[in-house]
Amino acid sequence: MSHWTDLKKDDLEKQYSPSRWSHRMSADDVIKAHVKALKEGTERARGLAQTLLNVPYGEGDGEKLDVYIPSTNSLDVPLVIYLHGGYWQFLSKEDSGFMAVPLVGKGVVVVAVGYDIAPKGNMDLMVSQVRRSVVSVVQQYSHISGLYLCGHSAGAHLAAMVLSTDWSEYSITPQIKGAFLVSGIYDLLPILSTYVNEPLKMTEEVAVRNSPSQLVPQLKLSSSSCHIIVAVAENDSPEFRKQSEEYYKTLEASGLDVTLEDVANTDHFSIIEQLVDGEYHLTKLLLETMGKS
Ligand SMILES: N[C@@H](CC(=O)c1ccccc1NC=O)C(=O)O
Repeated sequence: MSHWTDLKKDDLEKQYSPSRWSHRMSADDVIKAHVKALKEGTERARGLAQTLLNVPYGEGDGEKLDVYIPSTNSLDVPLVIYLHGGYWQFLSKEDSGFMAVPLVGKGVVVVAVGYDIAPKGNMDLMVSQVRRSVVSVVQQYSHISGLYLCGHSAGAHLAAMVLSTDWSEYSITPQIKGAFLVSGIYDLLPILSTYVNEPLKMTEEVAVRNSPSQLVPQLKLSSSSCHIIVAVAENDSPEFRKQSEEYYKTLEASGLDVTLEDVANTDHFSIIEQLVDGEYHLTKLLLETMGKS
């Protein structure tokens, strides 16, 4: 496959249009079904778990998170923070509690983080918000047995930025035990000239300083003991698959504890939607990683 700089604008935009690569449905239908599945899953989770909704983690209106709490007497309670996807311009924490359905029953706390998507928010703000949300969760829940991160698509990018944080400017240094990066984007330069950047309005400088692929030395300093799972869908576009493969290889080459999971029979959307199901491969892997299988 040619390098992204050799692709014509139309081809590059197709590579970065996940809905056009699903084998299940048309582009419009797969997005509609995605939003519906996430909303329904989140409704189910809110019925099953005890919840704390709209907990502030900062001063801003958008700086709120939802907590899904298991009923358990165990002292071994891991917590997973979920960062939603949607190209930094769609979705919200209201669509992001679905993975609590199988996890709260196993004694795991799930936190769905809200952040200011574009055009209200810009890339620097979103990265700052998710970093501060993690600090706030650690401060609130100091008794948990382990902190884990999971992000999908743009949320996997934000999760990788959390792992790459220089925490010296923050009040504490979170110890993240594991991170699930699902169908993410780790190099923002290819999307600069595409429709994805229209609401984001990133300059090249902004894209470079917010690209996890450029921050691996910092990740190695901050997250050397984190087990990182880079997961990608079998039917993600070749460019998306390459983003995951290259980020995985760079992490591996710097000696990090990283696994590449190529998830069979999934596309960009089903790879995360299925986390509502306790029998799904990635759900089981998450539970195993957290010692809760
Ligand atoms: N234009 C994008 C849209 C997209 O990625 C998306 C749209 C709505 C909700 C979520 C989305 N993406 C990933 O979660 C696409 O082709 O799929």
